[in-house]
Amino acid sequence: MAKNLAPQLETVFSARGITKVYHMGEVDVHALRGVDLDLYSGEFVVLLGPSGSGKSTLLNILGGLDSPSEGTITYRDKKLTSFDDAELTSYRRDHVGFVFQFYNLIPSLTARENVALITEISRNPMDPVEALKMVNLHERIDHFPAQMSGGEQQRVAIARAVAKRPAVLLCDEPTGALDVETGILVLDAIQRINEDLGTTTAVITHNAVIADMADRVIHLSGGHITGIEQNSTKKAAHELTW
Ligand SMILES: Nc1ncnc2c1ncn2[C@@H]1O[C@H](COP(=O)(O)OP(=O)(O)OP(=O)(O)O)[C@@H](O)[C@H]1O
Repeated sequence: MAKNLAPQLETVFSARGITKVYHMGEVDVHALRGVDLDLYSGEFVVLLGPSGSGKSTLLNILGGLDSPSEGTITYRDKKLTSFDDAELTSYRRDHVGFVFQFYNLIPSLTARENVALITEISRNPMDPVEALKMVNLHERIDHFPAQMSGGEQQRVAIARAVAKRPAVLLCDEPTGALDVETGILVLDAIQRINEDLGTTTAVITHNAVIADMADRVIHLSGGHITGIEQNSTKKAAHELTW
């Protein structure tokens, strides 16, 4: 069943009039052209849209990796768009977990050590082994990235992202480099974390099938939000196929 996204749910992000223009020499690239979006506590949203529609730009701005050209974003009661660099660094470190298409693990560190890199600088972290258990990798804790499959490495990256108990998990094409079976294991880990920790989760994908897992599906095209659907029922990751 989809979560009840009644208006009384806490608003985690409130973005208004977000534009982003990249200046490339003589050319201006309009990545976002006036985006208004609210994201609610604990929800699972999927961002769908063609290449170049602005999905990554929006996610990077929400995660404090980039800033908009115009517009405002509030995160809970704080105005993210007024943060200075130090405040953005603290925001990212304390509140946001990131998962990217490529896992960015340190090859010379084991799974446990890759996760510990983050828990050592976090305020209220899980034990790295606990985080690796959440993604079903507890038998691989002492393995190096080269000894793991792509899906296993991505699950280490997810464990690393969630070990600091972030309020928000932002995933940019987390299954883009994986086959179906492995991709489903990765999505299952993301879904379990959303449900067990109540982490507000946004997943970018080109794969429309993954939208069936979401509470809400946000469609982007040409730097605009062109539609938002709420799923009345949502599927478990293991029910998906593509
Ligand atoms: N750092 C940058 N410098 C210049 N242009 C950029 C930059 N990042 C993104 N763009 C441009 O902004 C537009 C939106 O890009 P964005 O990566 O947000 O789209 P996307 O929907 O995530 O695409 P994809 O699905 O291919 O990842 C594109 O035209 C892209 O080329």
